[in-house]
Amino acid sequence: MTTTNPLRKTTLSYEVFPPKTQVGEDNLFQVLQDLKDLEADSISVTYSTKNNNVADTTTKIAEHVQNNLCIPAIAHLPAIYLTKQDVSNIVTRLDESGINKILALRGDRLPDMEPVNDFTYASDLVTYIKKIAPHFEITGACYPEIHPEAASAVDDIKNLKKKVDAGCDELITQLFFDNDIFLDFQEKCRIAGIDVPIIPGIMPITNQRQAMRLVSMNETKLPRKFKAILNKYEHNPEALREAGLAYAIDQIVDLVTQDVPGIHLYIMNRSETAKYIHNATKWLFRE
Ligand SMILES: NC(=O)C1=CN([C@@H]2O[C@H](COP(=O)(O)OP(=O)(O)OC[C@H]3O[C@@H](n4cnc5c(N)ncnc54)[C@H](O)[C@@H]3O)[C@@H](O)[C@H]2O)C=CC1
Ligand SMILES: Nc1nc(=O)c2c([nH]1)NC[C@@H]1CN(c3ccc(C(=O)N[C@@H](CCC(=O)O)C(=O)O)cc3)CN21
Repeated sequence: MTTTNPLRKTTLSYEVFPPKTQVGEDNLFQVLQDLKDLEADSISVTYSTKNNNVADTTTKIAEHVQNNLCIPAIAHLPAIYLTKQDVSNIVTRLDESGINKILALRGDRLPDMEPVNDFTYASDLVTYIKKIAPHFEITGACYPEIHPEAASAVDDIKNLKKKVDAGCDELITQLFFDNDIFLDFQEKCRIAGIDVPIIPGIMPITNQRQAMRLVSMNETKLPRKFKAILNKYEHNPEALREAGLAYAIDQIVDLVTQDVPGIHLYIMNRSETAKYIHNATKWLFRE
């Protein structure tokens, strides 16, 4: 079984996504093997709202992480297109596989698909999971730059408080490139009475196209230093990767010195990214 290292004071988790091709899947299994040596406290596996075959994707990968690698797995569960029965089936399967950690999400809307409406907000899903499987540990997502659909920052934080009160044990943030925005958000959450750990999600930018898709979808603010890297190394992938990793490492050093409870790394299925960051920051995670 898994054990916690008493010398560690800050948790480190990695996020991977189920690939669309067999080649991608073979690669992911190799990536997971590489992650085994990188002191992961957990590995989370995403679930795309476009995908309706969760058993063969998220669940299969999470089971491998939990039972073959013996690293606690977190299964993402966006419920916008799921019925209560779907959620109940997924939770039962996870439970049978020894997985009891879920990232409970509403998830992204698809332009051409009507929501099912069994779960309107992630808070409805949190309430439901707590009811059917109270022993599950539930993580919620949060958005330091305000959710694009929220009417205001105040509304968004009030909604986040409802989600936490429904039963979140911790929160993971959306990616951001300006630590001051995170620290300010964390303080506002504390003032609002949200007192669960808030784990910053950091995405090292090593590939411009992929990064820009997420940045535009989420309306992420790009600081001057970050924009300069993207502009200067637009046509130089090796330099972009080095500078992108340096930027992420700088964010992590700053956050850990501000005593964040953990770091969640969006590694986009690249073990070189995880190895590079782990090697550059591993002592920061120890007492
Ligand atoms: N780490 C990851 O893998 C993922 C992160 N995310 C991000 O996490 C963020 C938050 O997460 P979700 O779980 O998707 O949505 P959510 O249900 O927490 O929030 C969605 C919108 O509904 C509002 N809302 C939430 N609860 C409400 C309530 N009870 N009453 C009225 N309004 C309410 C929120 O203010 C927000 O505008 C999203 O911005 C998303 O981009 C989403 C998917 C995956
Ligand atoms: N709005 C939002 N939705 C998310 O699902 C999400 C966030 N934000 N922010 C943080 C992470 C990043 N996530 C990701 C990012 C990329 C892929 C992915 O599958 N990328 C593939 C296919 C992209 C596609 O065509 O849809 C890739 O090759 O980039 C999955 C999850 C999940 N998370």
